[in-house]
Amino acid sequence: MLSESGGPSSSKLAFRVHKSILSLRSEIFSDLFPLPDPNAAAATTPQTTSATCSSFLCYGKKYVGLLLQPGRARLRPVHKYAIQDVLDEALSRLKRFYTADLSAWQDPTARSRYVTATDADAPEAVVCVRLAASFWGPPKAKDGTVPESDPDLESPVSALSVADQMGSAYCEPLTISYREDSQCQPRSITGSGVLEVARDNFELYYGRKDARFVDFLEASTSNDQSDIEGLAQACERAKFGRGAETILDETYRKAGKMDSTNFKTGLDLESTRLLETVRLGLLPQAAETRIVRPELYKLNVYSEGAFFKPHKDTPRRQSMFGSLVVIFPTPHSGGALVLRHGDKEFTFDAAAALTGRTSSIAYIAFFSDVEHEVLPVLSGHRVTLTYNLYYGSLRTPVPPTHLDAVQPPHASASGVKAPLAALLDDPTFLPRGGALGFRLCHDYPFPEAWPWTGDETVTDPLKSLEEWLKGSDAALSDWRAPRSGCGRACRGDEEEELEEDRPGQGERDEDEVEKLTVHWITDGGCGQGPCSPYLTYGNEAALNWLYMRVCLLVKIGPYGRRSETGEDTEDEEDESSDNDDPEDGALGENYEEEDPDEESDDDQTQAEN
Ligand SMILES: O=C(O)CCC(=O)C(=O)O
Ligand SMILES: [Fe+2]
Repeated sequence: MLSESGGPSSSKLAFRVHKSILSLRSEIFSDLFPLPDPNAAAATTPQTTSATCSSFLCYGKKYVGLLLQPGRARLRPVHKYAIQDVLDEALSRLKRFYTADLSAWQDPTARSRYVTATDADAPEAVVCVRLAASFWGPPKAKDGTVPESDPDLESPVSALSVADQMGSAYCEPLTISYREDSQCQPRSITGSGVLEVARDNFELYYGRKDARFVDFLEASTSNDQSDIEGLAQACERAKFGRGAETILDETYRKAGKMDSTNFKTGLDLESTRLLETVRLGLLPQAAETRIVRPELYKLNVYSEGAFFKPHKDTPRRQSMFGSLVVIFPTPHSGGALVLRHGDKEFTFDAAAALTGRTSSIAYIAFFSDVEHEVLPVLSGHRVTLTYNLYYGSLRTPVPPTHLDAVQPPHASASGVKAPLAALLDDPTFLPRGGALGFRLCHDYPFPEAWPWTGDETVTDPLKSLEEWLKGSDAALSDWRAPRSGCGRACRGDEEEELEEDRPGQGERDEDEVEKLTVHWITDGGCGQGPCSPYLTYGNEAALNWLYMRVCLLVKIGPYGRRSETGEDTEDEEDESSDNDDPEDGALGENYEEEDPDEESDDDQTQAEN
């Protein structure tokens, strides 16, 4: 049943359609209705308007009229249900009617007679191109298989390149910016970028023998520019590519350059989140499926009078799509970067943008086919790092063949789960249920101030520990998860205090507290205290954190109903079952240890008061 709006109520019924038609039009529906059911007369679809329903029903080119002026509302369901031929048709029409030729676009008479779009319609057209183009997959071989592709050779086919073909009127703005007031999220994709970063990012070592050190942050406020002058002198004169040649022509490019093999920078693009900003800013459509791989290319020093006339950056591989330039806050003026693409021009004056800022770098990222030029530096030294930006892909990493990953065999989930499953499958093991105790394999850092104060505004470190468990401890926690509510971690040495100090618990009568016998699976048990009450190891003394032993207690049900908690078991007859709050029943807060010398015996392993 397809409804005009508002869901499948009969009053909104527009018309009925057989599900075989939906299946024929969209693989998504054919997957939904895999088996023919001769009795079925109608199928329910999500809310869909009658205008877009026609694209499900039409064949051949009958639907063309629908897409003469495709709008996002019309394309969205077609995109959603992956009706490939309609998408293809929409794309080819978009290309035809929204010309790729800017001069033709600017001449209304040269536009298609079908299209009355104005410049203001351009964003909508780009959205439509994206919707229509995003089902383009990799090229298929004749037998329908998708050939293995080299990520570096992968064509960056995306709506972005289609938008490029459509003319600069539809292109993304030339630059991205970063606004700190948006909590590290890019809010705008135009303008200049200045970013406050941690001190390490300003550090640089250069020289393969007798390395020297420069701190650009220090240089930004000091009158002594000798370190920067030293760096400038250590640079070679920058060449540039003309045709197949690399030439030195200081009438075209005058600057110092240092190859990335000759220096080490402290700038960390990941931690500054610059890379993420570039990814979201330059590749908005591909942001969720593409990663950006930066390759540090070179360092440049533009001293007074240095410049670089208009050029495009040399593509290094097909997957190279952009360049990122980071400008350090060394005192200088002039040296603005001017970008030109189509009829657009954008100037980024990093020196001006950095004025009055502390601990900041300036940056600009742009598509490398965009023409750009560095205007002459008027005073001081403009120091930059340049990165080539490549499309990466989100493939599952394949471990390099020449490296072995060393992993403890029991760290795998199956190594933990299989023996436990076998144990619980044994009818003679805790036949009426009980509690299993595990001393975790690893030790974990906990705040020195313990017992936990119960401050509800702060996460209980025992709870947050689950996120940080290592190796087989994580596998164990994963095994425990379906039994959630029937087990919890406790710190090794203070189980008594835990019981008293847990927040919101209040005073409890001793008799109300469930006591369980713990059957220890892994050695140690609780009650052995912190494993490191001293600070004599590790690379530095940390005063506020101690490694602690941690135990995990998991309540299991009787044989045949192992995943049940004790409350639901035969023990209900016991007084302990009065306590039906799972938190109150949480293990590890109050328990007795099983005597290791005693055989596990039904009666001894029961919950008991
Ligand atoms: O320094 C800049 O802003 C741009 C440098 C540049 O265009 C280049 O090195 O190719
Ligand atoms: Fe360049």
